[in-house]
Amino acid sequence: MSLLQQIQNGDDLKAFSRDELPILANEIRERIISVVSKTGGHLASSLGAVELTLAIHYVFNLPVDSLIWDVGHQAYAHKLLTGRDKEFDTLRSYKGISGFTKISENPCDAFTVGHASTSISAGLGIASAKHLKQDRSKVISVIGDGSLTAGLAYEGLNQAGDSDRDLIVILNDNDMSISPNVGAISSFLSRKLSAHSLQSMRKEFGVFLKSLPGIGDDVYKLAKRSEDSFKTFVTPGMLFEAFNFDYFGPIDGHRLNHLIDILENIKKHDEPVLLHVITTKGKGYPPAEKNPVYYHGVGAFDVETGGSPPQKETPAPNNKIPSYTQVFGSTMMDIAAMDERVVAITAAMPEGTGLKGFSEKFPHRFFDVGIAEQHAVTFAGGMASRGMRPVVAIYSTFMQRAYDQILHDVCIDSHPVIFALDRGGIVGEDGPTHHGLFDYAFLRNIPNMTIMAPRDENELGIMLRTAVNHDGPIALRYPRGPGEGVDIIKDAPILDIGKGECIRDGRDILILAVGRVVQEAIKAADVLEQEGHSVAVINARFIKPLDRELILETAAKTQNIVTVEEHVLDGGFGSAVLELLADNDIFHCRVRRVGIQDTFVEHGPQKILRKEYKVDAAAVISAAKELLNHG
Ligand SMILES: Cc1ncc(C[n+]2csc(CCOP(=O)(O)OP(=O)(O)O)c2C)c(N)n1
Ligand SMILES: CC(=O)[C@@H](O)[C@H](O)COP(=O)(O)O
Ligand SMILES: [Mg+2]
Repeated sequence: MSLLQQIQNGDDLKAFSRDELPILANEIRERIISVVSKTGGHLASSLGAVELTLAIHYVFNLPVDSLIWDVGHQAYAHKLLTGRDKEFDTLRSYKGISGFTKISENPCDAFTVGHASTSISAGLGIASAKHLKQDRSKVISVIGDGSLTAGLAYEGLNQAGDSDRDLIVILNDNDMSISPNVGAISSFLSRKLSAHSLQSMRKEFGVFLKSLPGIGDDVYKLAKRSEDSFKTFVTPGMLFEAFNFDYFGPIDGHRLNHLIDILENIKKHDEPVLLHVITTKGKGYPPAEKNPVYYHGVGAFDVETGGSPPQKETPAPNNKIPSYTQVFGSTMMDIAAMDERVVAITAAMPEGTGLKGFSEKFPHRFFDVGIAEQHAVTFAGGMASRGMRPVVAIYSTFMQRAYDQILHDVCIDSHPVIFALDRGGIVGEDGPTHHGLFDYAFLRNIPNMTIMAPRDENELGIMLRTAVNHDGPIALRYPRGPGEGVDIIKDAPILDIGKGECIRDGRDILILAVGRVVQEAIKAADVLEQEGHSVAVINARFIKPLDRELILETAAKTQNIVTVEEHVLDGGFGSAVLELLADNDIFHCRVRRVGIQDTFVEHGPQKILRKEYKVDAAAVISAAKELLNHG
């Protein structure tokens, strides 16, 4: 039996000698590589955090001590050490274990995470609650250097530093976000002097001071006493000391004994402490060390060859159908070549949003602001206020945290910002923290906002060109994954704002759909027509403003309406249609809304989830038949 198989909980781990820990680290790495090569997942981040995870679990007593991982994508070793080795093969699969930490999954998962930069605030909240309950157990928040580019992290540091609460923050600094990290903080962190260079500087400086005639010895003694503040000055410690944290580091985050010793020491503190560790993203698997960007979030791969990383924007040979993201990225480059006003903004996700190509072709019109979605939106508002056409490419789920910036800094003055909401709808294995199922609702209620969703990748290109030519805030939301396999017509005319498309006419029932689910509506209509029904299908194209004329005109000809969206029902597209019908006294129609009920969607393959949560063709047919059979 391997060492890993002997571990059910922290006590089992503590029974091992320190000499056994490197062996265990290798077993953990092998297990992670083997499983992720089959399931896909966040390989590089988890490989980089193996020794740090082992040291934390070795020194602290989980779940009594609380460990919060930032994002949680680097927590595979944590899962393996907390009794989930047997289930680990189900990582991110339907009904399997989550790809992030999740309170409901395991008592050692102190907080449910997935969105970046929450660990310090959550850790401080837990530490403050423990303090009020006279609970002296420890709280450890582990945050990456990328996640430290978000303002939320500083809001947490700011309060923590003024609170005297017993909080340990560990900065896992691998100089990488998903892409190489960006921003002044990142370069400040990279400014660290190595322990060796500090040592030799210290020695030379000491010799020089002692050589000063008459005063040498006194000055040397004074310098010795102030050495710590000197060290803080030349290392990133200055930043964290300013937040009133006791700073330790930077230390090698792969040296287990050193990590354990320093954590044992830090454990004795009862005020805010920050330990800065330096790690290598992808550590222990050469293809991931060499290409941590590709192996940040990877699909299944061949462990031996490592797999040649296909670029996300260009269709890989075996992916004949370009993804929505790839079409977005290539259309952006076409538009930018014709329109100098167009700039692209990403929040630390150039590859995921398809903007890598744009960044290489138009480096001066590309802005990676780091994990800082609120800032990205207000930054775009500023640019738009001076005549630019900023395209802010942020996943739907991550845009949720920039709601006020959209309202306050863009829509009040109707600045022409284009919101490219990728990963709209069910995203799949990333699960409830990542599905983009709320964007119609949180955008629809904002005056001056326009919202579109394309039926396929060709319409995405048309909508993007429409958006750039629109003089106001406009959002287009599109799904994760391959397009529908339609031809891309690059010179197709742009759309009239608020105008939908009548795909087919019919009298028995009207199916009103928006976004990718228009394909599900068409499939459902085909089945219903084979059963003798006359079915109208409308591609609404716009969630706001609705095509009032087309919808009311078509509703007048039928008594049954089904609306379809890959979005929560409350406040979504179907709600907007109900409001339109009611506001126009259209009461002769019976309406069924197909969409996500009032629940969070779990993780798993998109196809399975679309079926389970009833946003596929079968659900449309069932809703239609309920109305048609009602007589
Ligand atoms: C609010 C938010 N924006 C973007 C992301 C996507 N994302 C996940 S991990 C990551 C990079 C995190 O970098 P770092 O914290 O340094 O962790 P590492 O992967 O380097 O271990 C990003 C941008 C996210 N999860 N949450
Ligand atoms: C952990 C995280 O938030 C990102 O890595 C996210 O998983 C990327 O999602 P995609 O794989 O859809 O780009
Ligand atoms: Mg990092």
